[in-house]
Amino acid sequence: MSNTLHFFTPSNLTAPKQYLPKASYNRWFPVTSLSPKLISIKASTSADPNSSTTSPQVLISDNGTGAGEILSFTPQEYDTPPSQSFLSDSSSIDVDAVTEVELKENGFRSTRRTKMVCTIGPATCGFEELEALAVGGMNVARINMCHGTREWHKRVIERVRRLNEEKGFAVAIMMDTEGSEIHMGDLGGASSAKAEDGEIWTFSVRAFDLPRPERTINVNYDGFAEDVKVGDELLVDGGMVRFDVIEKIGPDVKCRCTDPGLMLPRANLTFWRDGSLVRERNAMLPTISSKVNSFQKSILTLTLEELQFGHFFALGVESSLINRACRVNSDKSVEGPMNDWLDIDYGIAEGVDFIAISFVKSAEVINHLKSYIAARSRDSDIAVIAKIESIDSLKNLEEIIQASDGAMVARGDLGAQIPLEQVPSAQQKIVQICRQLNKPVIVASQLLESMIEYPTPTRAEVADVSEAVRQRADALMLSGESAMGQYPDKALAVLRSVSVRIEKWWREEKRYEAMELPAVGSSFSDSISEEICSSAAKMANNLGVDALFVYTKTGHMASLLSRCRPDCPIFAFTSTKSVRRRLNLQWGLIPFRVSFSDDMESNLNKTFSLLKARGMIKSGDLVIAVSDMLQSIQVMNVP
Ligand SMILES: Nc1ncnc2c1ncn2[C@@H]1O[C@H](COP(=O)(O)OP(=O)(O)O)[C@@H](O)[C@H]1O
Ligand SMILES: C=C(OP(=O)(O)O)C(=O)O
Ligand SMILES: [K+]
Ligand SMILES: [Mg+2]
Repeated sequence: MSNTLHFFTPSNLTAPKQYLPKASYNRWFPVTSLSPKLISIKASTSADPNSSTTSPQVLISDNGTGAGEILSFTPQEYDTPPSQSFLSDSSSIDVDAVTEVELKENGFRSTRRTKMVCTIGPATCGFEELEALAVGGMNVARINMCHGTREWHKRVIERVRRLNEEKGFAVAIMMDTEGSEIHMGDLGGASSAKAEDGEIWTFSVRAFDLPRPERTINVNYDGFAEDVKVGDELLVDGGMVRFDVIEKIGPDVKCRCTDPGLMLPRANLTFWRDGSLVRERNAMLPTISSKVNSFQKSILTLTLEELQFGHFFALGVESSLINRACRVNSDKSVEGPMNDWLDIDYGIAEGVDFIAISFVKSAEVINHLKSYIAARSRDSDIAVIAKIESIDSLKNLEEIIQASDGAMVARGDLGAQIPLEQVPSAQQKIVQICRQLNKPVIVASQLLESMIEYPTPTRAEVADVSEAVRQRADALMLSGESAMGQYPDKALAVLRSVSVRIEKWWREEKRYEAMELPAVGSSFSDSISEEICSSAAKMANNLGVDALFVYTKTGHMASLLSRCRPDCPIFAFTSTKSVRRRLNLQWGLIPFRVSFSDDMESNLNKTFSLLKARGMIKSGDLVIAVSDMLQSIQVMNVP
């Protein structure tokens, strides 16, 4: 039996207020009368006990919460031949075997809502390691262009793609730009350098021959020796090691170590004068007007904002010329902002799902990047994530987030730019604004930092993860823990179990404070979609339904539902692989790829049958369905 709430609206309606549609509460089709013959399920999708395909196996622990948790799950155990399970034809559904097992074994309610982003580095770049992360619940693989070569990153991208193709995962790829911060060189291949109290070190913009001279650090920014002053304090990695600037000799800056410690390759550098941060180098560089005449020579020192497509377009300089000018230089001599543009071109060419922009200062740079991407890749939909990690980004927070497709609370650099005790409130504010503006938000950096070295987290780290989950951020991110730590899988397992536990606890306690969700769309049709989603989410909570179903072509309706943070999971059905991957970053969404039509009756029929055949739903489950084709809310039991 199904009940439907329909909102009949002309599709191109532009909204005089008195034209509000009358909601009519109709009885819709009785689902039980639908003929199962309508759907042809692929033979391979049926649960055939005699099939040679191994059925997925997991070790389940009842961790005292009633919600079983997947403890271990090896690739061999869930393996299914690609030719059988993940064909993208009209009669199949794309879902990875891990999600499938989770739904089957643990039920809808205990699925994890908070998504997980893993930075891929030397510890996790192999196919098997990537697969282990995907099995462990990685939703997005992040590659940081600050490290490694483009060839190295390309191999990672190819492996993630293969994983998706062969195993049915929808792991999205996020490319993170290097950004314009000042950082040290790569230490000539050494894994770290130790500075002792009172030692004199040289920070220099000169290039050195290998081996690196003793107590010498290369700096990536040519203007460094000019900008820094004797008496400034130099912080490595936001204060992990501190120096006082004692002397400047041409390109060399002599510094005395005041807080000893380990310096890691390409660690970030900030300098402070009279207790305040000296602004990052963007602020110190000449503007484009003074640079454009000596274009070829000067382009390497322009900032990301100065290099915006719009500026060059207006100046009649094509981006291909920018590229040519840069490629004259070998890859690694091109630093900072220019590298960002080459990386952005690379990301577009590789078809990554997200580009995260480091050290965003204004909405303008995001807008330009978005038009650049749109002009360069007409049919791709790369989402742009603004990393909030500078004082300027905090000043222009709302407009930056509004212009972006999502944001990252990049606490590493943020904590080097504002007092540490201000980072938690900044995080809370960023998460809240993102939710209000309907943009996914990632909380990043040092979540489980100690797990780089140890197999178990500190209590304080668990509390930090819990807080981000409680704030209902869309996603949590691992950095060094997964890139170069000793326990990437264990770190991911901690994120997973803490997320599931905290989500469940807060749901049961019904302690989530109501958040006012302002209208985000501009058209009347948008407003209807928003109202439908918030009503559907509310109904789902009040009726205690098992799942929300959303049929969405662009992913927009799914994101509107996710924004409401309902108690039940959201099954998001979409017809393209790229939208499915993109939705994988958003809170509470379980994205499936399935082809569907404008006819909701047949869509529901088809998905019920496909999901039932795979054991992911069963007769009697209570579902609320919405779609962006037909503005309606349907409540029904699975036949
Ligand atoms: N592609 C890579 N190649 C080598 N090392 C990497 C790579 N990506 C990340 N790492 C290592 O993991 C650490 C943490 O990654 P991340 O947080 O992304 O970078 P950062 O420390 O520069 O902010 C880096 O400092 C670096 O040591
Ligand atoms: C995520 C961050 O950026 P990156 O790792 O690129 O420095 C950060 O600063 O917290
Ligand atoms: K970066
Ligand atoms: Mg950063």
